[in-house]
Amino acid sequence: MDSAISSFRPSAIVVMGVSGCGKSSVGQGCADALGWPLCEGDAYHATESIAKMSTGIPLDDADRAGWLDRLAALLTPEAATGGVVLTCSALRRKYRDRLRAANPRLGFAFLSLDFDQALERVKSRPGHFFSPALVANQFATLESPTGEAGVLTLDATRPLADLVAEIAAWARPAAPRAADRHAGDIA
Ligand SMILES: Nc1ncnc2c1ncn2[C@@H]1O[C@H](COP(=O)(O)OP(=O)(O)OP(=O)(O)O)[C@@H](O)[C@H]1O
Ligand SMILES: O=C(O)[C@H](O)[C@@H](O)[C@H](O)[C@H](O)CO
Repeated sequence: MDSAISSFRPSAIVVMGVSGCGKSSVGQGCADALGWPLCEGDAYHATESIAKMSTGIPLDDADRAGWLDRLAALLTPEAATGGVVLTCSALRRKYRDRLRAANPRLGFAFLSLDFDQALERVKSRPGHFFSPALVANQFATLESPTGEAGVLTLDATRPLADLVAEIAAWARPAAPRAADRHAGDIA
């Protein structure tokens, strides 16, 4: 983790990336590790949007606008007191900026995966609404967040436990150092 990212401590985390990158799996692990509630972004899509994706029609900016507004409301400092983990594709810069507007201490954990691996994962996952035909569109829409402030980029092929541990360490308030704990005792 580079120093810019390790000095930024998020008060809420969005686990982001294309379909199949591991948002739900990693998000659940982070929520458990941190003791923060998990908000599954897919649960906030309009019914029409789920129907579109199920039939292989990609969402556009208009479809995502109301969804992002609903997600932003979950991330405000008031709503996210004590921390929250949100799973959200957040594919474009302007979608991320919409969420950042709700909470300036928002961190993004970007699970980076290549097309072939994402397609393989989406195809081999039974019972999910998302059509494998849309994976190419996910990559066409993705504007990589790497280099933006408050973004931790991770290789999504790493073991799940490693990914969770790195994200949780980023978000967890640092334990006070022994020297600081006893500072008051040294008059
Ligand atoms: N680090 C990992 N290593 C191996 N397999 C993984 C890893 N993370 C997730 N998977 C597997 O990849 C598949 C997709 O994971 P998951 O459903 O969490 O992704 P997602 O980004 O939430 O997908 P979607 O956005 O389409 O719901 C699942 O079968 C999951 O078990
Ligand atoms: O912005 C989008 O196109 C959507 O959020 C998709 O990414 C899917 O909802 C998700 O990946 C499937 O779970």
